[in-house]
Order: sequence, then structure tokens, then C-alpha cells
Amino acid sequence: MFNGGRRSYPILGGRLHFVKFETEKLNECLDFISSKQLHRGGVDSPSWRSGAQPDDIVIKATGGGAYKYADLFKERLGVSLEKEDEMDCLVAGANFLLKAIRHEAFTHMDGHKEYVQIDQNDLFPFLLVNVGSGVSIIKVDGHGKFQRVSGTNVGGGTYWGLGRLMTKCKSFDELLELSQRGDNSTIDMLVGDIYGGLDYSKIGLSASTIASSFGKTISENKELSDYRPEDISLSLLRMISYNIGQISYLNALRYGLKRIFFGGFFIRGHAYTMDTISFAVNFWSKGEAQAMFLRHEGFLGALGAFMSYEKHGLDDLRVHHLVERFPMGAPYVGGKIHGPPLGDLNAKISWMEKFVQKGTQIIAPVPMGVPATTGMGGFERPTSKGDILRSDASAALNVGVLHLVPTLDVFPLLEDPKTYEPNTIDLDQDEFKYWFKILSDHLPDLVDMAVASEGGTDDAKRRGDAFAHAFSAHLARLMEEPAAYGKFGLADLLELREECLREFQFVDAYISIKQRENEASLAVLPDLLMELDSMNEESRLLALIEGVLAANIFDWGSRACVELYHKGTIIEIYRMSRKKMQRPWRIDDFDMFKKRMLSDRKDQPYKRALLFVDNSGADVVLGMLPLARELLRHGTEVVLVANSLPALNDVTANELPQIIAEASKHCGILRKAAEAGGLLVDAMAGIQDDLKDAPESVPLMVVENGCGSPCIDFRQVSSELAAAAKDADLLILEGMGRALHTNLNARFKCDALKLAMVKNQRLAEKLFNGNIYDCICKFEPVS
Ligand SMILES: Nc1ncnc2c1ncn2[C@@H]1O[C@H](COP(=O)(O)OP(=O)(O)O)[C@@H](O)[C@H]1O
Ligand SMILES: CC(C)(COP(=O)(O)O)[C@@H](O)C(=O)NCCC(=O)O
Ligand SMILES: [Mn+2]
Repeated sequence: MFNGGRRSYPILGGRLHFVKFETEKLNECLDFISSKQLHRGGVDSPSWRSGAQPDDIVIKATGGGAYKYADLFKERLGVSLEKEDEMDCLVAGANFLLKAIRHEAFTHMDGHKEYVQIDQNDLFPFLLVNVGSGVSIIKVDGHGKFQRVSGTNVGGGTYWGLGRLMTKCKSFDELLELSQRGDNSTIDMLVGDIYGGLDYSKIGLSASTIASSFGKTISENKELSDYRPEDISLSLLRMISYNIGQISYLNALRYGLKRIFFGGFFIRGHAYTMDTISFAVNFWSKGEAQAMFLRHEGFLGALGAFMSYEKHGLDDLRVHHLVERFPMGAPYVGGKIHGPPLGDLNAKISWMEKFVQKGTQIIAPVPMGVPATTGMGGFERPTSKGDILRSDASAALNVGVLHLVPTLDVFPLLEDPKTYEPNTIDLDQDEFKYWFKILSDHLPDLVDMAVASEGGTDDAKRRGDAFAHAFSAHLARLMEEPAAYGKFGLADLLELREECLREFQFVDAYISIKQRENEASLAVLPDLLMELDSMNEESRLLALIEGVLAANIFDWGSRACVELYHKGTIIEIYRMSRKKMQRPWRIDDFDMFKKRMLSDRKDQPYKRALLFVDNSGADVVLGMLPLARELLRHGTEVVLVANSLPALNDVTANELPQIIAEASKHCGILRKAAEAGGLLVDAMAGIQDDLKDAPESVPLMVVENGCGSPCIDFRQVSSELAAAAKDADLLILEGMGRALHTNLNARFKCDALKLAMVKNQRLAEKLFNGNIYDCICKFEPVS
């Protein structure tokens, strides 16, 4: 793909993994790079096989290490480090993240984390404070436009260095963990100590405000060993965090800036550190300035260096080109540098098994800070004692793998992409608890299905167990901290399950069910079409919509529906479902749709309809295909939009042509249209054409949606779908995932019909005050 004609080279896709290591582990890092041949593009890369010389390979790097270790990289890997200016990189990294990652920035006050939607038109200027070993304070005015306005030598290195000397801690995480059990009032002199336990309210200081860090230690006749390491660590952490917050605020004041973004590895997603910094900024600015933190806090420099490869064309990347995934791999289960090779399945499984054997450790794939409140004053003692922050061995980062997919686009028919939110229901703590149970209960059946789909071998069983543990670990992690992976909705949760299956190489867990149901449905399709053709236009349209709703019952993601399937054959259940259809439906805009189809537009049919199909079997064969056929009959071009990758029993775009070819054997309308859409080239070869003289048909086409999930997020669809949408004037969204969990409230630039059966009692009550098996027929004409 070429980008607007401005570049002469294509933008390729790829994945960005985020891995950190301490400088003293540099040799292990070099071993890792070397064993995976990462400097040559990985063991699978063509340059590795063709024996590209490392001399030709340039790695972008920044910071002091880029100078200090250039010789070592040359010696050990044979590659040259190309040094990029550190400030340039910090700014480029921050700008990229704020532009391209949806839930990058968040506030953290009194233990409460909130993601902030950054408006690109209202981003600059801002203050960027990078808290690494030392602290850089940068005023950023635009892309590549910045000035380092200040800094302080009292930074992360100071906390870690002093902390190490004073507490004998062996690791940074140990020191941080100690602070969570600390009480700084034994060390710090507080306002209350000076004023006899009272607040100094005249200048707005509460009794618990620190008057002098470490101030209490001067007046007592005590040695270092008389103080608890926990208390020392906490006093140190507060002293340094508060100081950084205060200096940052003063610089923001100096330049009249309201927003301060904090990055650097000192922060470590640690709730207490962030709360202290936020308190300082908020207190001194009297609420005028805002401290914000970044999920990729420690990677600003590295990202900026990576961006400086001009050939990547990364400066043109937009938020819709990036998909963040949270799979199980070395960095996620806390692999040290020598953790499982990226992409090596067997090693990933072994990792899972190891963690499972250890029992309690696999409660979550990434670490977290304490969701505790630090109290109104920001300087109270931590109310929840910290055993939640895990040690670095099992700890990793709050970020996933960034997939760069240049073929993704924003769906052009979204009325307002800026305000569009795919998820209908906010996944708050309560809601998450419910879905946690639903998904956990469903897991054993899904594992059985997945293992069977891969032949039930021992290898498949091992992968199945690993998948179950990986997905459970993610659920547990989210249960602990719902905001751990950015703003996470039900659509993301359902997609995460599919991603975990793919991570352990389950290609299509529901393949045999899909095939069985397709066959059974295709066998009764001719009778259904005959019955439909015997009706008048009005009754037929109603029967078709009824048919779509009734057949949406075939959903292997719904517990209630799966239980039904034991009670009869596919056709029996389909008939039962149709018989139960009682109008008015819970939302029933059918009459409006009918008027539009059969009266208003009788002589001016829709030009092109996009039908977002859902499940395999009866749903697509007896529901959506006959509806497509009716539209074709009216002279409307039909594009069937299906998943790119399998998800539950959803039909995929790859599978559709074969299904259409089978259906076309019984139906001339479908056959002509499919031919016109180029769908039958292979499938119908050799079949006698008795329709040669029939009039030309409008085309029936298939496009993939770019998703592998039961839901759809219209901010990121395939460019093929975006292109097909250009002339569309009708959208039909079908199914619970695409029309209820997501997009129920989405507004489009053209007419939209949302059809679904509600197959979950709680959702029916919550959304419609209704009941399980209620049907929704929501028609939203543009005018
Ligand atoms: N696991 C860790 N080991 C050592 N320091 C850590 C660790 N996690 C966070 N830190 C903090 O991060 C700081 C280094 O931050 P970083 O962003 O890498 O900056 P720099 O490149 O200036 O060293 C350390 O001084 C320490 O305060
Ligand atoms: C995963 C699904 C959204 C799929 O529904 P569909 O889009 O196929 O109509 C749905 O099955 C679901 O929300 N299931 C979980 C709820 C339950 O088992 O009750
Ligand atoms: Mn489905």
C-alpha cells in the first residue's frame, strides 16, 4: 500500500514488542538478540536466510547507552548503533503515543485511574517530564518543536540509589514493594508534629502534610538500623515524587501550561508514586494543572528512536492502523530476557505449565500498583497494604504488543468517528464480574471444542490447557484492575478470548459444528425459498426478517442457546424459533422498514446494501442469504461482510463463497448475482448454465471485515470494506455481538437496520427491560 502518493516505498505491517531490561543485564540482552537473530529481522526473516551481512544492519538507539555500548554491539552482534538525540526521541515517542494509541494517557488521583481521550487538535503545548535516573523537563510545542526547559538530578536513580544504601534492598521492585508497607510519619516531620496534631488550615495544610522529609530523624537519637526499611522506602519515594511534581508544576506555571505528561521508568505504573505526583501538581496549581501518565511510560526514547527510521513511514500512522494485543509470551508472564522466544509455541506452553505448577503465581500476566487511596491530603498512610505489586521475576508491563496494520481503516459511513464508541454497555466492576463468570463457565466447553477441532491429540490437549490458563490469567488480571489494559469493553474481552485461542494455534475451534450446520441448512434451503416465493411481497419481507431473527438463535457463544441444541435437530430448533416469533418484537421498526422498501423506494431501490453476517449454518443460510436474495431481486447490489478470522461459530469471508455456490445450485437469482460478483468462478465450473438468457443481475459480493471477533469496532475495519462502503446506502447489522453488544447506539451516514435475538437474560433486562429470546428490529433511516 502506498501512502497518498507521498512515499515511493510501501508501508509494511509489523509488530512492536515492548521489553525492558536493566543496564547491568546488557549481556543477557545481547545473547537474547543474538539467539533470536532479532538484529537480522528474526530467524524467519528473508535477510537471515539470504545471509545478509550484519554490517549492513543499523539499529537506532538513544540515550547514554547508545554511545557507551556502541562498540559492544558492534563486537557482539556486528551491527552499528545509529545514535539519535535523546530529547528528540523522547518528544517523538511521546507525540507518537499521544497521537496513535487510543488509551495511552490517564490521570491517577487518590487511587483512581481514568483514561483521557486526547484531542489531536488540542494537544500542544504540553510539558513532558521524563523521570528516568534523572529528570528532564521539556516544553513541547508540536512535532519536532520543543525545548528542554529544566530538569532535576533528583530522580529515579536517586530513589533507587539512596534506597539501596539505606535499606539493603537487592532490587528496585523490592524497594518499591517495601514502600507499600511503610509509614512515613515515623521519619518525616509532618505539619501535625509541629502544630500539636492540628491542621495548619490558614495555608491549606493538613496535619498529615509533610513539613520536612526525613525531618523527624534529626531530633531523635536513633541510628539508621532503628528505622524500618519499609518506612524509609516510603519517605524516600514521597520525597522524590513530591519534589518532581512540584518542580514540574513550577515549570508548567512558568510557561502557562495546563497539562503535564510524566514518563520514564521510575513511575512503573505504581499507584502511590502517581498519586503523590498528582497531589503535588494539583495542590500547588490549585487544580489548574493536570498530571497525566502514559501506559508506555518507559519506552518514549526507544519508540522515538524507532520512529526515526524514515523508511517506516511511521509518522503517517494513525490510530486505526494500530491494534494492541495482550497475548501470552515472555514479556507477559514475566519472562526474563531469556524467556520464551517470541512466537515459539512450545516454549509459551511450557511457560504456562510452569506457572500453573507454581499454583498461585499465575493469577495475572502483568504486575500492578496498589489501587489504594492515599487519602484526601495525598499524604496519608497507604490504606491498603501492598502485597499486590509483584516482584520483577513475575512482573512485566502494562502494555501489549502493538500490531501495525496499514490495511485498517475507519469505516467511512460512521456518522462521527470522533464520538463513536463501539461498546453499548460500560464494563464497570459489577458488569465485569458478571462477564468474568459467564466466560469462565464457558471455558471448559470451549477447550473441549478447541481440542477436538485439532484432532484431540496430546499436543492439542496441552495447547488447550495452556489456552485456558492464559485466558483465565487475563480475566483474573482484569478482575483485579479493570483498567489494566486501557479502557476495556465487552467487545475487547470477547476478542481477547479469540486472540488467546489463536495464540495457542487453534485455527478454528468450531469448524466441525459450522460445517454440520451449513450442510443441514443448505439441505432445507430449496423448500424455504419455494415457500417464500409463493408469498406476496409484503408477507415475504416480514417472513424474511422473521427468518433472520429466528435463525440468530444458532449461537454457540450463548450458554442458554447451547443448552437448547440438545433438545432437537437444527431444523426442529429453527422451526420452533420461528413459531415463537411474536410481534411486536421488543424493538419493532419493521413497518417503517417495510414502508421504505416497498413504498418510498419502490421505484428507487437501495443502490448497495452491506449485510454484516453473523453465524454459520441456519443464521446465514436460512436467514441472511434469503434476505440478500430479496434485495438483489429489488435491484440492490449486495455485499456480504464477514469476519476475516474465525470467532465462535461465525461464518468467515473465506467460507462464504462455497456456501453461496451451494445455495446457487438451487436458486437462479443468487447464481446470476454471484456470477456478476465474481464469486462463482471456480465453484461453478462445469455446471450447466440454464440461465444464460436471463437478464443481467446486480452483483452479490463478499468482503472481509478485518476482524476476528464476535463484535465489530467500526474504527478499525479492512480497507476492502471501507472501499465497498463508499456507494452503500443501506447497512444491515446482524447478531448480538455486532448489533447489541456493539453498535446498538452507533449512528451511520446511511440507513441502518439492526437485527438480533437477545440470547442472554441479563442483557435483555438491562438494555430493553425485556427477556431472553426477545428480538430487536431497529431501523434508523438517515432522514
Ligand atoms: N526493575 C527496575 N530496576 C531498576 N530500576 C528501575 C526498575 N524499574 C523502574 N526503575 C526506575 O527507573 C529508573 C530508570 O529509568 P529509565 O527510564 O530507564 O531512565 P534512564 O534511561 O535515565 O536510566 C531507575 O532509576 C529506577 O528508579
Ligand atoms: C458471543 C455472542 C455475542 C455471540 O452472539 P451473536 O453475535 O452470534 O448473536 C453471544 O453469544 C454472547 O454474548 N454470549 C455470552 C452470553 C451468554 O452465554 O449468555
Ligand atoms: Mn456470532
